[in-house]
Amino acid sequence: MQTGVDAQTIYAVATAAGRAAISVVRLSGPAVDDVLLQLTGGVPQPRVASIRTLAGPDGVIDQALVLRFEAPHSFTGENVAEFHIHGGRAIQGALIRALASMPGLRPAEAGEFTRRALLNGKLDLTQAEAIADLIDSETDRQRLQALGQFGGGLARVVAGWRDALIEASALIEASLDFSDEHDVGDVMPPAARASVASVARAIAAELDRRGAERLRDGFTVVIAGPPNAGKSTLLNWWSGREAAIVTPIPGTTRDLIEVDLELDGLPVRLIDTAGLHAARDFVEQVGMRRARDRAKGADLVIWLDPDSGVIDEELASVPILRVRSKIDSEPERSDDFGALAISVVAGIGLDALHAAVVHRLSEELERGGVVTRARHRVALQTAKDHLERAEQSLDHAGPIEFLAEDLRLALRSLDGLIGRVTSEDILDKVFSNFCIGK
Ligand SMILES: Nc1nc2c(ncn2[C@@H]2O[C@H](COP(=O)(O)OP(=O)(O)OP(=O)(O)O)[C@@H](O)[C@H]2O)c(=O)[nH]1
Ligand SMILES: [K+]
Ligand SMILES: [Mg+2]
Repeated sequence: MQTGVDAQTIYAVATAAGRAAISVVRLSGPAVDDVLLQLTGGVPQPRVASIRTLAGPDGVIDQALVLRFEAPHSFTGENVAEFHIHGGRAIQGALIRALASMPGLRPAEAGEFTRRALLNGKLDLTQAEAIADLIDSETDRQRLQALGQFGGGLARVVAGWRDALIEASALIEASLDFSDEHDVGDVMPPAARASVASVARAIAAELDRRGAERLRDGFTVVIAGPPNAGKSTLLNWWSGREAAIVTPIPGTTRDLIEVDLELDGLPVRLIDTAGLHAARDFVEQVGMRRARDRAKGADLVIWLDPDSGVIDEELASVPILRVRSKIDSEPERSDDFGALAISVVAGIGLDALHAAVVHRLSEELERGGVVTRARHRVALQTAKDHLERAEQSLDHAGPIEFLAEDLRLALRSLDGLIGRVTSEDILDKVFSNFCIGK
């Protein structure tokens, strides 16, 4: 199947640029066997590594290991060849020049091999995204998560929901055929009703699990507290550099100061904020607004406070870790308001704080989930909204047409999620972040 794919054969260097032991150039498309014939004087057996001397119009290029895959048994689903050449600029250049001179060939665009694989049904959109995540993964946890997604983690879950909804739709259609009534309440088979409700609940539960998304995009941890609590000092300690200005003057920090850290394999964006109090200064008030807004959306707020431990009332419902600061200056304090106690200056309690933050974030991670991107979240939210409207039609015996339409739109959103129906725009967006040659 070549739908939506142009008939040109694409080529690219698939390995990183520059000098290396080997470099891989790959091709995909109908002209692959012609290219092999021209460059090696023959067409090697599929899936057998063959040593060949490559020669172009300008003479010998290199000795290479050649791999050939026959459509549809290849990554892209098309004819594919890989040339494992010696990794030098001149060698890569000579091979690319030879390929460019052949008819029907053009350089691949970013992500085009994977895009062809998608269009040929070799993988779905969530698996294509997982390839990009796998390449981008920086920690072992991220790598394993991307592998899970590439193995079809989200796709399998979505497939189960699709099947249930398709079956429910079929039951509804069937019962309509046997009924003169056109009110949902009269015709809706209980099994269909139960399916819609259970898929809606399952999607809602999935939307509630943010661990996978956080592991990919990072957790947000905000340091908040009264002025002069030592917030900026703590940020600097954690990031190992003077990222924020520290002075004895309350109200020093006004903007948000963000640093990206890795805490025990967890990607974390740590944010220092303006001290929260009843400020009269207008600039400080703007800073405090930013601090509160950022804290409200955070995965965790470290509430740093040397004395009272009274938390800002706007932050009542965010996940909070209370930490008493500067304990070197008032060490014998007894009412510790149930908080961790630290001193950055004296180096007390910092390992415990680090461990407590990792522990809190890991709890979220353990709840896991299969949603790794905002695109998935939006699609699932849309599906859930339609299913909930379908349930309302059921409860209020609304017109059957509305019910059917909501089920159809819910299915469409799930189809979009796995790329079964999709637009060029969405594909362009997904593949724009890929490297050339992938
Ligand atoms: N004794 C002691 N002093 C500290 C400690 N941490 C910070 N300080 C001092 O407390 C003062 C305020 O520290 P900052 O880090 O600027 O506090 P902040 O909470 O960021 O202050 P604002 O940004 O003004 O709200 C500075 O003089 C720091 O050197 C600590 O653990 N012990
Ligand atoms: K300060
Ligand atoms: Mg500060």
